[in-house]
Amino acid sequence: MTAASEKTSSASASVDPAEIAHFSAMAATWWDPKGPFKPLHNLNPTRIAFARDSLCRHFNRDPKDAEPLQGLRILDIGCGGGLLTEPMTRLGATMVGADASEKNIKTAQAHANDMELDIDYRNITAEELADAGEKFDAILNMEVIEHVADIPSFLTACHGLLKDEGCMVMSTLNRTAKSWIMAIAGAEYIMRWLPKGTHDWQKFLKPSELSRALRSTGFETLDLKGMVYHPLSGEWSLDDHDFSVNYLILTEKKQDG
Ligand SMILES: C[S@@+](CC[C@H](N)C(=O)[O-])C[C@H]1O[C@@H](n2cnc3c(N)ncnc32)[C@H](O)[C@@H]1O
Ligand SMILES: [Mg+2]
Repeated sequence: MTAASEKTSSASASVDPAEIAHFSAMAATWWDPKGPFKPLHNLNPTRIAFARDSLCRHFNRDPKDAEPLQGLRILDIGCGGGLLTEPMTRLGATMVGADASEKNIKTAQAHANDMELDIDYRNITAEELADAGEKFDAILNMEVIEHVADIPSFLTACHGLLKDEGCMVMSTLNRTAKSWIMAIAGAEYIMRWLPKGTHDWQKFLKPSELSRALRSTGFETLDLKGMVYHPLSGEWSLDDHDFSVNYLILTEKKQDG
């Protein structure tokens, strides 16, 4: 089946059909740790730790509990194959995974079935979910914003999807000379971790630009951390000062939006 013949949720301003086709074409490979999503698999322990600890702090939970996110309804927007939706489910959260690509959702659903995890996966965009009146305690918005067509529309939908004082965890790529070398030249051309054209450097946002866009949508940034790659170990770690390539933001919905 070609990407064009696939049912894609593309009626929303945030959807860039070329981006969705790109991810749909790779949909079978989400769970291959050595495939095109290897960088996301490698990043997973670090970004899961940030999401878990941020959510536990925000909702006054003990991160050492086996299922500290019990009772929280969380949206994983742009969930892809569910690489984060599954671990958040294991931490006790009631997860909804939403993606504009139907193929991604099929892969995510099949994998969750194999893992015997109960996850509500939907082929839907942020705007469509917001229009349906859905509400969540928190949103995971990981590695998506650099792939959306209309950032204000996307963030406004996320704001509407949160309960008052709900929070959103985001990760994305900075727009620096180093991020061009690492994410475009390094990851796509030299290491060939990702297919060429996966990222458009010009669409990357600096943390200050993302914070400004969030503030003007009714969010307040609570935390900012870098994720730093260690080539010798192949591992990543959180960093308080180095945001030059990958970074994470914790942001809270202000009541008056
Ligand atoms: C790089 S992947 C990230 C997947 C997942 N969040 C992760 O980090 O493992 C970006 C995903 O966002 C989805 N996407 C892009 N624009 C979207 C939109 N407007 N609404 C919903 N999903 C979208 C794509 O289909 C793709 O699966
Ligand atoms: Mg990306």
